[in-house]
Amino acid sequence: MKARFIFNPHSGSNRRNPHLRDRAAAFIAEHGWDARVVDTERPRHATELARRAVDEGCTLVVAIGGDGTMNEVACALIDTPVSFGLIPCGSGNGLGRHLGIRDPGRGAFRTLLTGRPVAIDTGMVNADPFFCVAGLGFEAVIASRFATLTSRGFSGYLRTGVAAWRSHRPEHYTIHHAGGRDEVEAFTLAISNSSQYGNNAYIAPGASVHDGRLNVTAVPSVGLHNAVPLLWRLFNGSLYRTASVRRWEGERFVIERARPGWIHTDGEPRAEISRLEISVRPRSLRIVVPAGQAVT
Ligand SMILES: Nc1ncnc2c1ncn2[C@@H]1O[C@H](COP(=O)(O)OP(=O)(O)OP(=O)(O)O)[C@@H](O)[C@H]1O
Repeated sequence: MKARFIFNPHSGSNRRNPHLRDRAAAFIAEHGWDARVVDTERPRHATELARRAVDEGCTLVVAIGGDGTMNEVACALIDTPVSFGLIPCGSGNGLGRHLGIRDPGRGAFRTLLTGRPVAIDTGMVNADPFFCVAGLGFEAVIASRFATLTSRGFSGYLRTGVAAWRSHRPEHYTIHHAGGRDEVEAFTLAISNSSQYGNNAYIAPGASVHDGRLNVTAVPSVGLHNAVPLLWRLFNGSLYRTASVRRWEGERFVIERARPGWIHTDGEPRAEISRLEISVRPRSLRIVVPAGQAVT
C-alpha cells in the first residue's frame, strides 16, 4: 500500500499529546506499507501535502486531525480514485462520528486495513468544499473565535459558545431553493451534508452523506427561555421536532443576507460574504469506513 499520513499537531489534544504520530509510524512499520507521516506546518498546508501525495502515486491519504484537517486533506482528493482515511482526533470530529469512525486509537487504524471505501457527496459553498457542515450566523462566529484559541477540545467550544451567545443576534436571510424563496430570521443557519456538527450535536438528524442532497436548517432566536430545550433536542437527535426550527432539503440553494459576515466550512472560518451559492457534487470522495458500518 502506498500511502501518506498527514498529522496536524494543532488539532484537538495533539499539541499536548502527539502520540498518534508515533502510532501511525508504528502502524506503517508493522504492516510494511510504503508510507510516511508528515506534519502540517500551517493552516491549509494539509491540502498541499495531500495534493503532493496524489501526484506521487499514493492510493490512500490519511488525515490525523479534526474536521478542519479532514476538510483540507479531502479537498485534494475530490473526484480522484485515491481513498481517504480518517483518524479523527480533533475537538468535534463530526464526519468521523457520522461514519462510525470514532476511536482515534486501534479502531480507526484497523479500519484502514479492514474497512471498505464509500463514495460520499461534497457540498460546495461558492468555491469552498465541505463534507460535514457549513454555516452562517452563530456557528460561524464560534468558528472564527475558536480558530484563534490555542487550547482546543470540547470545553473550548463550550466556553467560546457561551461567550458569543450573549452578544449574538438573529440575522435575516433569503433562501432560494427549488420550490421558491423563503425569508427567515435565524440565530444560526447550517448547511449539512452529514447529520452532526461533531460531539454528537445533531443539527440535521437523518441527513445522508451519499444522497446527492444537502439539508439547510434555520434555528430561530435562542434566548434564556428556549436554550435548554433546543440544546437538549440538538444532542438528542430530535431538533426537527421543534416547531420553530425550519428546514429545507435539496441539491442547490442560494442564500443571501444584507451584509457580508463570517461563514464556516467544517468548522473553519472562511471569507466574509453576503451571497452563498450552494451545490453538491454527488459521490465525489472515496472514504474508508469500518467494514460492518452501515452508512447513511
Ligand atoms: N502547524 C499548524 N499550526 C497551526 N495551525 C495549524 C497547523 N496545521 C494545521 N493547522 C490548522 O489547525 C486548525 C484546526 O484543525 P482541526 O480542525 O483538525 O482540529 P480541531 O479544530 O481541534 O477539531 P474539529 O474541527 O474536529 O473541531 C485548522 O484550521 C488547520 O488549518
